[in-house]
Amino acid sequence: MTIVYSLFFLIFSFLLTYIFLFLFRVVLIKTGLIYIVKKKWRSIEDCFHVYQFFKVPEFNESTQRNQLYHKVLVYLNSLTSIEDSDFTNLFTGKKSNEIVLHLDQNQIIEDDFLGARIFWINEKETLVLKIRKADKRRVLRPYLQHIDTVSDELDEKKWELKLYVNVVDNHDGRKGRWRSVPFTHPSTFDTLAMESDLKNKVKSDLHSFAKAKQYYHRLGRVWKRSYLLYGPSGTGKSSFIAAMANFLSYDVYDIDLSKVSDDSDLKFLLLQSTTKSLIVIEDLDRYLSEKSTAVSLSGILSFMDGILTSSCGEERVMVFTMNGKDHVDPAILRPGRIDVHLHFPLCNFTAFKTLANSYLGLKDHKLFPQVEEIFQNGASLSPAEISELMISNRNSPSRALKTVINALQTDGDGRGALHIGRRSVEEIGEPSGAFCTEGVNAVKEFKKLYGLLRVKSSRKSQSFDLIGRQNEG
Ligand SMILES: Nc1ncnc2c1ncn2[C@@H]1O[C@H](COP(=O)(O)OP(=O)(O)OP(=O)(O)O)[C@@H](O)[C@H]1O
Ligand SMILES: [Mg+2]
Repeated sequence: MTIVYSLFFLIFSFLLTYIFLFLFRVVLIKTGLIYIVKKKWRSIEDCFHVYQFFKVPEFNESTQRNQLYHKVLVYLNSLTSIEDSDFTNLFTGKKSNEIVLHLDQNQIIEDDFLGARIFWINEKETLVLKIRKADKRRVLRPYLQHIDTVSDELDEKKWELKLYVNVVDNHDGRKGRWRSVPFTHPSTFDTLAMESDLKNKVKSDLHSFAKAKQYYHRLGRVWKRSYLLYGPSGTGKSSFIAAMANFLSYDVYDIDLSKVSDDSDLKFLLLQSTTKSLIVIEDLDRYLSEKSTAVSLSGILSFMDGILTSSCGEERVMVFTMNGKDHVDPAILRPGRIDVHLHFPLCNFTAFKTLANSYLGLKDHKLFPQVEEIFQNGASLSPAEISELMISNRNSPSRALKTVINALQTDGDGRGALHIGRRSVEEIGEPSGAFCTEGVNAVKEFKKLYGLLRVKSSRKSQSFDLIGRQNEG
């Protein structure tokens, strides 16, 4: 009887302990106390292990950006364990309903690799890797290799591009001269009114450049490609840069030369840029002619040569914009400094039709022949001016077209009625209808003679052409 009784007691106490443990676990999980228990347990465990620490600083001793820092950060932000850190930053992603997580400062994030537990601590401008000494030899190298591969894959489909702008020297000295904001410019090659042939040429040029690492390396050349975009205001140069960045999934570093204090400052800005980026200087001709920058011509030339970038394995596309290149020192334009020259002319009828299709949804319209004739007569506005008129009249396509016609006839803002008749055009030469033609320019010369020209016209017509000078990557 006592045996039965004690057996019953044993089973009962087992059951009770089980129920207690079960309830205790439920309480721990429900209240979140489980995380405190885990933390405490980990610190007890830590007492029985020896750890080694590796620092990955954002900048090296010469304040050059450490590419490994960027890679590790990209990798860490992709880990699911980021959700378990106490503080995490939430951002909207590329798509409007997408939310991405970003590691906050002073947070510890855990990772498992080949059965080893690895910790990362996000300190100010440094990421610290903590690994057990016992695991180090076996795991560290393959782990770093793994980070490199994963971050490269993630970089290919970047969740967010960044626009970096240089700020005036601050109290940090030369460190962190760049400030970044998410780059969300929606422009793509599809949305730009340009000859599709030219767009395809640019796309394949960029594509083959991005794949030409070994080629550049073999030649012992810096892996960079430079574009010059030149043409009047409002012809789509900045939109084109955005389209390039979106196409390549590259961050944009937009250098404001007025905020650069001297040549060496410009060098530092380049050194602090990351690989796979577009380095942009807009309105270079203006800075050079007005001398509104403290940077010298030789400073700009050595910047364009890109010899300062840390290794040949880092790809960069440089883009310079100008209103015209006629008065620019030929040293700037020489092959090797500028690989591809792209001319952005004022609107012609072909470009107009693309804009009408995009902005008004019009493939054809009874007013098109009239518009075509006006273009043939040499009138032109920038795509920016035409698109603005279309946007503000988008509810009535006919009204939009009439407004555009009116603007073209008054040369945009009525500063001189432009009614060049067919005869006078024929005297000068019929425009060919290409994007930028000798004919159109001849008409512009005619208009200029009579003081009617209102935009800074590119005098030499070079058609909307891609001139790959060299380095066909
Ligand atoms: N080729 C084009 N196709 C479609 N839209 C265009 C085109 N060119 C200009 N636009 C529109 O006009 C506006 C101004 O263009 P953008 O800023 O790219 O011109 P820009 O050449 O950089 O001018 P600026 O020399 O004054 O900086 C943009 O909103 C853009 O959408
Ligand atoms: Mg611009």
